[in-house]
Amino acid sequence: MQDSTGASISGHQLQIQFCNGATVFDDLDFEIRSGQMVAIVGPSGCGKTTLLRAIAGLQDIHSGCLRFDPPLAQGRGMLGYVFQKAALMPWRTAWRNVALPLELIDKPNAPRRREHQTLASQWLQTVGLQPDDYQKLPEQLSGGMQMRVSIARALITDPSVLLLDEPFSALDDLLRIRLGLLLQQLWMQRKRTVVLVTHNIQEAVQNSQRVLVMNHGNLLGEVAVDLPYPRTQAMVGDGVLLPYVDQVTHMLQGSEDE
Ligand SMILES: Nc1ncnc2c1ncn2[C@@H]1O[C@H](COP(=O)(O)OP(=O)(O)OP(=O)(O)O)[C@@H](O)[C@H]1O
Repeated sequence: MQDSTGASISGHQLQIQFCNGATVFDDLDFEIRSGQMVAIVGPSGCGKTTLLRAIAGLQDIHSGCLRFDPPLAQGRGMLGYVFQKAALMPWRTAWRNVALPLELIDKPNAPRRREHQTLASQWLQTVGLQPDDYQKLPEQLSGGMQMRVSIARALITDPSVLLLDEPFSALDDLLRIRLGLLLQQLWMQRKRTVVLVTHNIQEAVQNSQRVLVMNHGNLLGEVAVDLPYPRTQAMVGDGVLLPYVDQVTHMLQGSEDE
């Protein structure tokens, strides 16, 4: 494991326009510091995914600037992206799905392939799959297991920035909390920069140090969540998250009332 923490990410006067002329962001500024765990919340259509895609380089920026510090080396898997759907290759086993980013970076000869496979097994173990599951195809895995594989695939290159777009939205509440805890553990061990997009305010508060609140392409403000990690299931039951959830909710309600 590398000693460094994640890269910081900053956006200055970002404007994003689609081909049809629609503008999502006009003059957006934000800053995510190195090694932070940050959530972005907001109602459907406010621009969360577009911002995440822009950070990942999947969405063109019309004007303004987006910076990583230190800059991310191209083509080395420095940025991991977890999609809303697990998006696994259906013909590849769990194991080979996880190894895929390494194969793309580093066309494997036989010894390298063995290294990739070892690393993929280690990651599958880290995210909680049993060895019997490694050789299964995605269709033979539950939704939660598929998402675990997807997280392992995003982390196998040891990215300095991990972006997650509503990764748990298709899962039941219990699994959502469990996978949130897994994400927290991984973050505590590695201290990479993590950006979690969600429309679930409790999930945002439970997992992040800062919740950035968006509506209509604007950042309304942020709520700092100064609770210790790990944020366990018991904490959710104790209601300690509630004051933070209320702050975010009020911020969003205020923007709708204006
Ligand atoms: N390729 C595109 N062309 C035109 N408009 C787009 C395109 N992609 C997204 N939009 C519009 O940009 C706005 C923001 O979309 P985005 O998907 O970022 O929102 P979101 O907050 O992630 O929503 P959700 O929570 O439903 O996923 C929406 O109004 C959407 O219709």
